[in-house]
Amino acid sequence: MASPGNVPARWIPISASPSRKPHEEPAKRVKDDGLETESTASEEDNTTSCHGVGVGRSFPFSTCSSPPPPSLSNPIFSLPHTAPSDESEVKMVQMSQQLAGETGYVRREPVRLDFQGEGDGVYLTWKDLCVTVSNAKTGTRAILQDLTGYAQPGEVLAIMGPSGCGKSTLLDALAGRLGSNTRQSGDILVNGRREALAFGTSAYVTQDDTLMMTLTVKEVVYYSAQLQLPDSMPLSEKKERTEMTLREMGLQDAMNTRIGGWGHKGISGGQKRRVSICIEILTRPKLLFLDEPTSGLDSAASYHVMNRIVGLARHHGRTVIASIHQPSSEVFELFHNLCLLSSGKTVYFGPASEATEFFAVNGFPCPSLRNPSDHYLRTINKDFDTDIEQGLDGQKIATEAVINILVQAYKSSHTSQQVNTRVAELSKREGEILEKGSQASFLTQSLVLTKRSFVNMYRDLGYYWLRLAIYIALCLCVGTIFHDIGSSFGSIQARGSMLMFVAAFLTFMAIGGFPSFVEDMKISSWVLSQGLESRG
Ligand SMILES: Nc1ncnc2c1ncn2[C@@H]1O[C@H](COP(=O)(O)OP(=O)(O)OP(=O)(O)O)[C@@H](O)[C@H]1O
Repeated sequence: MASPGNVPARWIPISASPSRKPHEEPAKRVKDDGLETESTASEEDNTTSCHGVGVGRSFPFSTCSSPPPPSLSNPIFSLPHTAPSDESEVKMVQMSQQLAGETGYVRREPVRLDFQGEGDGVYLTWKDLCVTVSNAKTGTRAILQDLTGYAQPGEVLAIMGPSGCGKSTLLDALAGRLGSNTRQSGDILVNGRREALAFGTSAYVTQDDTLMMTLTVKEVVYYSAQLQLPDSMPLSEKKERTEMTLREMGLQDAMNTRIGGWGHKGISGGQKRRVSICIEILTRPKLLFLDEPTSGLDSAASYHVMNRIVGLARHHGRTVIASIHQPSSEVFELFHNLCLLSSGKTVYFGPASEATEFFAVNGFPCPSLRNPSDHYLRTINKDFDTDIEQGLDGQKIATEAVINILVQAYKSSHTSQQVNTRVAELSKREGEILEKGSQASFLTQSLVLTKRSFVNMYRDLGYYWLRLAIYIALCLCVGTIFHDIGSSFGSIQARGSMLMFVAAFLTFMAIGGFPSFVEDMKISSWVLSQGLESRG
């Protein structure tokens, strides 16, 4: 089955990877996690009779007649109760019913948790969460629409979706960091209460890394440890925690490398990401928000970083919410729950291990050799619709319709009901009140920041040494020109000129400190945006 022109058929698993056809796959394969799953590839081979190339499963463009749909083997993902609005949607729903019986996807067992402390930790729930943004030109625009979900201790919730779907906005809303031009409605409860997240209870790793270029990796994290951890903790322990955290993030070899920036290459972008994560997990917060923690990392590093984060959640009962763009299948398997968004709407919220079945049952099975997360994103990304809206049978199909089907299917699914029930349960239970964590005293912070600032200036060639050289040169020039000018009336004028020149020169030179000032301002505003004013 060929795609029209050069356009890849995103929703057709078989045609999307024709090279798989000649290969015979065993009927069963054992996955890395030890669970035995049925191979969908072998099923594909059994369905090749229709038009010769397996279109029997190639929903939604297939026109071949398939056997009547068997009843759904799994009632969890029921199809939408609402009537589809147009013909193509009706066709999709019918075909999806066929697929429900044909795909034979076996649900993976959800990831088991080591963490057993029911009472501890942070239970975060949100119900009917909407966020709108007002703009003088475009008016009011909805960014998030009626989102309901939860995050609980010991688990990692992954927020996924196409770029611009609202992942960061959801994280910001949950962390209470939305911008002033946004409006939020709905309930966000922390342990059943409406409360702001205080210092030490939560941490937020932002998308951008704001680090001092002149410091080494170890210094950045160590200064941060001195600012964030309480005075009662001995310095040796702070140093130990710094090194341990750096090792956890695989940065032991880069400890003494400078962060670097323009003009001076230091650590890589992926390493900067890991340094940012280190800074935030130093205090061992109970609730951790991560905005694209693996961007810039290679697949092995992504796996190790996420594995450590999952370990933090699992073994220490932390609640972790991470937005993530393109996890590898190994990384994806680490997640407990998945929140899949498209244009601010929930396409799926539930166990990550069951998302494949949700897509399969609703007509969009994941090809056997494709990473599930890639499949989800390809299915619901409508940004490039003009390129791919031509279906295989010449039918125009918009991704918008696919998204609507999945959104409706999710709303009427058993999973959605379970999520609502769980949210209601968690909202009622009043857990522990989160207490503000202790941190370094004002005096310690002032001393540490002053020291850090001096180290920064001392190492910044342009800021300190270059200017020192220019000042020495100025002194020599001025001294030579105005040497022995005497005490006549003319010399008074010459002295006035000299003072004017020196004052103008110093003012001019002060402008040279602006780049460093801007860097400092960036770091300060980042610290403020973290809600950690007292960190300095
Ligand atoms: N404060 C704001 N003012 C105006 N528009 C905003 C604001 N916050 C978010 N948006 C818009 O909302 C949409 C979602 O943004 P958001 O950053 O949440 O997306 P995202 O899914 O995190 O994207 P990416 O994966 O590319 O980072 C974007 O179109 C963005 O322009």
